[in-house]
Amino acid sequence: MTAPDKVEKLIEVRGLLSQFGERVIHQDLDLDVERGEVLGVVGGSGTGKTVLLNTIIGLKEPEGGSVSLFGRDRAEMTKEELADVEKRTGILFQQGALFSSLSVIDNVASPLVEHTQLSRDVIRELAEMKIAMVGLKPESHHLKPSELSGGMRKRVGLARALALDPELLFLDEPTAGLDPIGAAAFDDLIRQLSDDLGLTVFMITHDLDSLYAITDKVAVLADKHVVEKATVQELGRSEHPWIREYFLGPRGRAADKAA
Ligand SMILES: Nc1ncnc2c1ncn2[C@@H]1O[C@H](COP(=O)(O)OP(=O)(O)OP(=O)(O)O)[C@@H](O)[C@H]1O
Repeated sequence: MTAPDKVEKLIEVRGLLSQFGERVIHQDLDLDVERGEVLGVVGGSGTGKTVLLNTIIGLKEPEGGSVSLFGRDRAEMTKEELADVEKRTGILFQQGALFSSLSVIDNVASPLVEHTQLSRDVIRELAEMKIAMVGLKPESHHLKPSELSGGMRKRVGLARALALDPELLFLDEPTAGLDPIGAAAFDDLIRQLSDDLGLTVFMITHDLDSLYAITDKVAVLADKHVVEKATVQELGRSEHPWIREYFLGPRGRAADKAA
């Protein structure tokens, strides 16, 4: 009998302490995300989901504990290693964070211009491929963000996040602001991309339908740390009061039924 392959952890957070002044947001927070996993991150408003994302991607320094990415402790990485992590990571911020003065294609091309030495023609071709991958037509290439619908803007943000073929994708409330049909289509797209490309996904969401539709596991933030990480079905049997209210309340039951 062969031993099972060792699970590769792309994200390892240990004993995280996050503070703003005296205010403690995270204390003793541990979280592992395995390669290929689609993880949903939920928690009440202000529990520190975005602060956790920002700490993992290096926008915020932790006050204590450690964050490892691709098996290396962020605090001990060299400049080159940090640049390597940046290249292997895609991020879709809540508002899409597109450059308003750039066209769709130039927005998607921007990480390739910044991080590679490829020729303009190759960059253009790669950007066109990513735009097609997220389901946008070539007619969109020359539009400016202000000329796009909310759903299209999210897709352009996703195409840009995928520009460098990342292994790890961070999504901050990707379906917020989309109508239910647009949100369901975006969920399908994320699940399909993660299946096809073997992406590991860290997704903050308030959207119960997304949790049921696309996540492998869900991490719940409460009481300043991750109180449980499990499948949505397992969380439905949790004793934790916030989790019970969230998953077993009317909206949770409706999402469960629809899944
Ligand atoms: N730069 C900052 N300075 C001071 N406090 C901050 C800062 N950023 C976040 N906070 C505080 O940290 C707490 C957690 O914020 P965060 O945005 O991570 O919550 P969240 O769980 O993502 O909430 P929501 O679901 O409402 O988006 C909040 O109380 C917020 O006010």
